[in-house]
Amino acid sequence: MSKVKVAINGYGTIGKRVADAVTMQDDMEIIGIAKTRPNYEAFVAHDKGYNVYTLADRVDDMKSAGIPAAGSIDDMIAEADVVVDCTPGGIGEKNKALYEKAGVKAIWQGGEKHELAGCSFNAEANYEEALGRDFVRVVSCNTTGLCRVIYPLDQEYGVKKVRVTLMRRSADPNDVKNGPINAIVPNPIKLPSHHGPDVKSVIPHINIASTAVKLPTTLMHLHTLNIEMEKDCSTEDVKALFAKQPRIRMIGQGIGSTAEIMELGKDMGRPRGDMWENCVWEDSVTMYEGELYFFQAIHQESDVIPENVDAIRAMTELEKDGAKSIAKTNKAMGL
Ligand SMILES: NC(=O)C1=CN([C@@H]2O[C@H](COP(=O)(O)OP(=O)(O)OC[C@H]3O[C@@H](n4cnc5c(N)ncnc54)[C@H](O)[C@@H]3O)[C@@H](O)[C@H]2O)C=CC1
Ligand SMILES: O=C(OP(=O)(O)O)[C@H](O)COP(=O)(O)O
Repeated sequence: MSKVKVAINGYGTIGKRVADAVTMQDDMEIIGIAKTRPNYEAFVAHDKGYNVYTLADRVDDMKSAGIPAAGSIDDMIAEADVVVDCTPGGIGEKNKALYEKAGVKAIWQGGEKHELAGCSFNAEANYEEALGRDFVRVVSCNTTGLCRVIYPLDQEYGVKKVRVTLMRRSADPNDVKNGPINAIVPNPIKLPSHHGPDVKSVIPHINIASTAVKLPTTLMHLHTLNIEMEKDCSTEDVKALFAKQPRIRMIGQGIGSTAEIMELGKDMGRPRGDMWENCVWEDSVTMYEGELYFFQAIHQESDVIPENVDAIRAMTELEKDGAKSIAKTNKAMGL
């Protein structure tokens, strides 16, 4: 069977990781990546063997910088079955007309609005909803992390109400433009933050209120969750349920911070030290007066990567069963 042809439009934090994760799968392949400038990431992409495409008026700039550009973004899209749009939030929206004109399927990321794709995706929660669809949005890193814990709790015990406070890393490690570097910023000040409504775009019946602040850290986000459930359960029940989930890692062994989780990822030999799973502190899982409390850390640069692979599989109907796609993606990535 021929492999599904995937193009990456926007080769930054998310795009370069999706490209590598797709390359690890046996049922899909990267036919090209698009970069706007011939910077170090473009050179690495070229050295890895990816065909590098660029904006139509920059093909010559790319060539004169030493990267033999394969053509324009339009040329790349014409070759693809699915485009994974990993351009910065708000830019992807402008590309929709391009994808419609080319008759190509497209995936956007969490920086775009739900309405753009009409289907917001998390592999565990609603894989089936994306089957055969032309347009899908993989929800943001924090929303992905929330869906991964809320969905199994809802399936097992019925979620009555979720309250979550997100402590967000303010910028990615390579991001020299954004801050804060010496402040804690309520973001947004007007509540709720987008994360609660975004969870509802994937699992509509969940009652959830979210608030978020940005902290001067680049490594990971950290969530404090408080969940009321319909049915009684114990701390041990919840720990056992989380331990069974394919994209939740229970954290212990002396790990007391996001810094040590990132060190664990490097020690495990993960590509770029990535931590694709939600990291739930086992000792934090507590039932108190009938309500569940716990802490989890989310690696913003990488947790949505396996979800993008599963979204490709669902949209192209390479696999109709979400659990099978998750298992296949995880195995190929070493998760
Ligand atoms: N970085 C993160 O923590 C996460 C980001 N996301 C979402 O993923 C999307 C991408 O974010 P990042 O990878 O962080 O951004 P980024 O800024 O690291 O990468 C975006 C890339 O797109 C390129 N680009 C800009 N305009 C372009 C255009 N018109 N055509 C082609 N390429 C263009 C940029 O040069 C850059 O290489 C956003 O929607 C964001 O909200 C989702 C989860 C986590
Ligand atoms: O999707 C993310 O965060 P979010 O779930 O808080 O929107 C990524 O960390 C990107 O967030 P940013 O818009 O703060 O760069």
